[in-house]
Amino acid sequence: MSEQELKALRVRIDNLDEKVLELISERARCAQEVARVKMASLAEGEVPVFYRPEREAQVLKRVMERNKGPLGNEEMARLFREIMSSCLALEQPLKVAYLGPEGTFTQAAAMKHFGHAVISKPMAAIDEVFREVAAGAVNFGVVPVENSTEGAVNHTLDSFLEHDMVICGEVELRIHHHLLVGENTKTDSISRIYSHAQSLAQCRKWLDAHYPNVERIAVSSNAEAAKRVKGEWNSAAIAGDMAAGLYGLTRLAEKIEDRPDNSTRFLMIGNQEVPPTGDDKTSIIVSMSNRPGALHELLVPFHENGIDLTRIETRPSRSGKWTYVFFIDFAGHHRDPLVKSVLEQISQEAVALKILGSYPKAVL
Ligand SMILES: C=C(O[C@@H]1C=C(C(=O)O)C=C[C@H]1O)C(=O)O
Repeated sequence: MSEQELKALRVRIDNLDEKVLELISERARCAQEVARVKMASLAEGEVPVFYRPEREAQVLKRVMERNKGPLGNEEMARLFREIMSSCLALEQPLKVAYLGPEGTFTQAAAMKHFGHAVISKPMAAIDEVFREVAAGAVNFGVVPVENSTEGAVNHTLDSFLEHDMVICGEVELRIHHHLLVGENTKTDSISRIYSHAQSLAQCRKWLDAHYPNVERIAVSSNAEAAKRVKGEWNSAAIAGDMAAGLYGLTRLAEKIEDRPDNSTRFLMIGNQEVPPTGDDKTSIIVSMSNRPGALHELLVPFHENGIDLTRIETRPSRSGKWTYVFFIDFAGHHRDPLVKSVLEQISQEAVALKILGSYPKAVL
């Protein structure tokens, strides 16, 4: 390519950037207008709701449907995710608590869902995220709920039994783990590997094959593991890209998770009910009396009404020995007539039924 061609293309890009800039600014001014309209139409004592997850899901879907490339749908939606995040911040910057410290996958999930224009607050434990939301100190919380290799995150499920929370969104994140070392690590003398118990489990086979005799030490998070390694010469950490970057560690081995499709699903928790989008999911907790056929009775209405169950998890109920609660996720919104009638049928058989929330299926 000649210098001249290159120059001409750069002039074209500069001109396009000017147009993109003007259009983004116009969009941002529109969002400011939306905020004005929302404020003006408030009833007395009513608090304005600026963040509308159902609307955001629709915007992203529309972008993906209309995208003609060459950028991929996910890439394009990611750009729009950030534009919306900044526009919303003009209306009201969201405060989001997540399972910290900084550099965790939960933080990455929070950014993927809300974009980067939020005020984010790392919390030391899952239960603290719930408490922070319950106390009204933040608008939303982000917690991990299940991993495709290791299954349920029990701390999260149990926290739902203790707090009244509304689930308002979900996000899935591909989880890649690396073996990380610091500047001073003697890589041939590694005698301990730190990570979160879930991550150690997700890399069990790789560790058995490559570091069979090295002590594996479970710590409170991957980011905490990375932080410890920074100051030690004989240890390594298993953590992701964010933690590696944050603590200045280098990758001794990359993508060491046993399953290449290793993914974690995260939930956004808050106090805001989300209206239907037409492509939603609902999460409920049900407790049944301890009698033969109880689980069958619980599942039949879903089957008979053709409702797609996406997940069922059992946990001890905490209100009696050997009694259980079921966490169930299924396709649909609790305001859909079909879902409504299924929930009515279940509540006739159940000891207790609690709707945790209906929310748009993850778009990104
Ligand atoms: C602009 C609005 O407010 C917020 C910002 C959005 C956007 O930038 O597209 C979408 C939904 C809301 O979270 C709106 O409600 O339409």
